[in-house]
Amino acid sequence: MDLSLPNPSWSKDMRLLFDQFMKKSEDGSWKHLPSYKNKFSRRIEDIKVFFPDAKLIKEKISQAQLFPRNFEEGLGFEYAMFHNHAEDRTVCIFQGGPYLQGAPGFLHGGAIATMIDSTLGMTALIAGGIVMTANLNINFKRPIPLCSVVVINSQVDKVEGRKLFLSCNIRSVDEQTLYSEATSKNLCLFWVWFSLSYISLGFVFGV
Ligand SMILES: CCCCCCCCCCCCCC(=O)SCCNC(=O)CCNC(=O)[C@H](O)C(C)(C)COP(=O)(O)OP(=O)(O)OC[C@H]1O[C@@H](n2cnc3c(N)ncnc32)[C@H](O)[C@@H]1OP(=O)(O)O
Repeated sequence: MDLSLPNPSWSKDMRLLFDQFMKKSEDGSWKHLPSYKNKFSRRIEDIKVFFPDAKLIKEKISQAQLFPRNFEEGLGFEYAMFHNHAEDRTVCIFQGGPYLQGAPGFLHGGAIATMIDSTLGMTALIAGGIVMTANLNINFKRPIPLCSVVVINSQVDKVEGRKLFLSCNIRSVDEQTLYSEATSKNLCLFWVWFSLSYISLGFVFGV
């Protein structure tokens, strides 16, 4: 089941943003990225080829879930991602639920980092195939109020061989408040670029 579609826990802002991006997607310039609890395309499963330690997962495969997708509706990470191929950027609309609290009334820094890593990772994945985050630097500028809606804007800044350099920022819905900024270096695990297949993969791939 695609968990990146509106559900009763979404606030008005979340629904409005979703509808705005779905409208933008009508001409094909933007694409909604579906998101599943534990469904990965075959190519993503290939990642185990690079990391034999993954055998542990084999035994636990039935329990394996995408981390941000294993909270009950509305209590954890409510989010939807949209990708703009021409601009090589991904936007994530995100509403962090009450189980993500750090300081009282605000999102935990690790929850913010999770959504930054997921959005940058997805951007890198679509641009360069199966990737792993090698380095992630985050500046937390302002605390994000719990249960508020924010917009994560991420893009590929530079590609050097297997290395993808990305950046993103997190802003309020009215874009007036800059909450966080981040940069990351992601390593493509395949030597040969499959960007075309990964563009399609990115669209069929759950985040
Ligand atoms: C991905 C699919 C996920 C599916 C879910 C989708 C959901 C959405 C997406 C969610 C996505 C979530 C994504 C996640 O959460 S991924 C989970 C978090 N990340 C990891 O666990 C990665 C662990 N690290 C590794 O596996 C290896 O170190 C990797 C694979 C990253 C590189 O090891 P590899 O043996 O391949 O490469 P190399 O060591 O020869 O280095 C090659 C070059 O890179 C440079 N370099 C290396 N490290 C760093 C560094 N730290 N800072 C700066 N530079 C670094 C290095 O200097 C060299 O440069 P040069 O000397 O060539 O110039």
